[in-house]
Amino acid sequence: MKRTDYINWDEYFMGIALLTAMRSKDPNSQVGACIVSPENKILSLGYNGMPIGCSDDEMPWEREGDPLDTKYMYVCHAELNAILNSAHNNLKGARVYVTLFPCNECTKAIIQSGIAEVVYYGDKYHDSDSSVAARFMFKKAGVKLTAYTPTGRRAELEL
Ligand SMILES: O=c1[nH]c(=O)n([C@H]2C[C@H](O)[C@@H](COP(=O)(O)O)O2)cc1CO
Ligand SMILES: [Zn+2]
Repeated sequence: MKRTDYINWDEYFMGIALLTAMRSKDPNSQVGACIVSPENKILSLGYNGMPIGCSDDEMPWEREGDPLDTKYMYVCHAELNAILNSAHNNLKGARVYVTLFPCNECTKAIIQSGIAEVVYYGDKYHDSDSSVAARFMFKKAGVKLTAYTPTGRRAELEL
């Protein structure tokens, strides 16, 4: 008989998004994204990080101060990285699992790429203008928003 305590698809893909986020060098928010086809095949992964060639050690990770000395001017968001990393895949009808609700800029890229559903875990900036604008665009574009419901299942990996 088959084993029954296997993880379900949502746990699997959100788990991979969470593991991917662990690659982030951001001291405050580590974000992961996992794009999945309607057939449940993984199309792309991404996490928030500095653009290629911009050394993590030479770029600022500050949140405040002169804008040019903060990370916000430079960091590439997890969702954008996942979309850009999937250059050879058609994302029409795909789902994206994100560990944090997308910002308004990533929302534009998600919509334009044809992604049909966003499954999000955290939503700590729910009341920010960025999140309000993101929800507004997702609604207009008919992109489904699904809050991930944690199952309590724990995954321990010896790495
Ligand atoms: O959807 C997102 N995806 C994403 O990758 N990020 C990244 C950008 C920054 O590196 C970090 C946000 O930083 P902070 O929480 O310190 O403001 O998370 C942030 C958001 C939402 O704002
Ligand atoms: Zn973003």
